[in-house]
Amino acid sequence: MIIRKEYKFYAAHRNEELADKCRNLHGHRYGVVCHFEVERKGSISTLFGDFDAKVAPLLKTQYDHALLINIEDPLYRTLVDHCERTGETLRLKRFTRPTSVENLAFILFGEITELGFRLHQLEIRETDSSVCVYTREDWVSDNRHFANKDNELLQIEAVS
Ligand SMILES: Nc1nc2c(c(=O)[nH]1)N=C([C@H](O)[C@H](O)COP(=O)(O)OP(=O)(O)OP(=O)(O)O)CN2
Repeated sequence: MIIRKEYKFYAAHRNEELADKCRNLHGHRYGVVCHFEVERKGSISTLFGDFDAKVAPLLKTQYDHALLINIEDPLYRTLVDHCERTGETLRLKRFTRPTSVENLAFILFGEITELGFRLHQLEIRETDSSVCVYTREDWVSDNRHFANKDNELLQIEAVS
């Protein structure tokens, strides 16, 4: 059985890899639709509020009004310097790769799984017309893909 729950957060980001408008810092109202796999326990499965009690604080504290930023993006260093110089604290959600909606889906799928839920699918709406539908199979495949990439990097670092 699937329970679908909808959440949202507002965040800024840019995609430094793309040579178009997405390279500029800009904001989105990200819509997050979680499809949870659940099992019936009597008349209900998992209480709706049990999802909210864990997922909403994750989004509120780490993503809402944050800047999603790749730590490999040169802008990240500038922001860290700014914070060190001024003592200001900025809410930065650090990625280890560009902040595409596909990479956001990969990270969020893992974080929500760590909260103890079994996701079947995650939908992330970035704009009015664009939604990333990210399945458990995508997550398994991305975990393999990124593990291989990280191993490649470690091997390159080891021989250089
Ligand atoms: N596969 C992906 N393509 C794009 C991504 C992405 O994460 N994955 N991201 C962007 C940009 O971040 C952008 O903000 C969204 O771009 P786009 O849909 O082109 O924006 P519009 O203003 O045209 O949105 P509409 O709702 O269609 O007006 C781009 N591509």
